[in-house]
Amino acid sequence: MSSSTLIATRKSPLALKQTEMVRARLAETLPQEEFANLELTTKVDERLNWSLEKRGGIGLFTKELEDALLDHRAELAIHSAKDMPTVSPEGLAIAGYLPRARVNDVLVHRNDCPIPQTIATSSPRRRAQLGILFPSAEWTTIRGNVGTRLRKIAEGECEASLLAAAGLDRLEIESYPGLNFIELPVHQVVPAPGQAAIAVQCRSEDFAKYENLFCAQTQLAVTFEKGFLQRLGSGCQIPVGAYYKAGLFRVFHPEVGHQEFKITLESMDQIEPELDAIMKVLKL
Ligand SMILES: NCc1[nH]cc(CCC(=O)O)c1CC(=O)O
Repeated sequence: MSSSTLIATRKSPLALKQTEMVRARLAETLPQEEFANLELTTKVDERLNWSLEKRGGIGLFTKELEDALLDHRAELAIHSAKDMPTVSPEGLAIAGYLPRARVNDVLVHRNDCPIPQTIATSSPRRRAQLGILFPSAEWTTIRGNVGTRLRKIAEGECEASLLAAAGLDRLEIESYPGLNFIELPVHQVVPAPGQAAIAVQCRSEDFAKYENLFCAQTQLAVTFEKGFLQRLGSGCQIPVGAYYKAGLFRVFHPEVGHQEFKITLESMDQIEPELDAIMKVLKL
């Protein structure tokens, strides 16, 4: 009988790369343990014609992996923190996060369209914020993994789209024939809560085994950003950006626009009171 600890992951190149990164961390911190992948296909991977917006988006990428944990088919599951619902399902917990990578979004446009007129994104957050920079742009949608999206833009399905820098970095994509990449500063396009963080999920009863293996700074920041989103009633269709780093919390919300708060987070106990104070100021 195999004694490997199984790690549930999606099969996209980005998901597999992220899982490899977690496994490298686990190999350092739990060297005596053997790990293997349980590679799963989720409904969103199968049905590229599904509109993420109409289906409620968040949760679609994570459900099949969470079911594998709950059914004891896997011990850990790896997700992009950005794709996770704000509240963990009953019985599951987040063991931790890898240190965060580049958090920005990147505008990817065709070289022959420096001021794109049609921009494709399924993300209301990206549309709302980039719409301020490109007020006359028309918006369409795009689906597929990172490589597919780049190909669709290059082939002319749209003139531009947005991608997370973290995804491009992890896939080591620095350029693409016919396309130009522009990193958008976080004060212009505030990243999604949890963007660029890789989350390691486990069953609640195993939490103590894994809890100290990962990045405490990233856990603090992502918990804060997700907590903010949750207070807005989450439904991921509100175009919300939230990003905490080193004493500064940036938010974007359509009713209050871009706002920033000087906050220094040092412990998890600070999260709820700081969020209380922010919600009061923003009157949301
Ligand atoms: N929903 C897709 C998704 N989820 C996480 C990432 C990028 C990696 C990350 O933010 O950690 C992406 C692709 C993208 O937005 O370009």
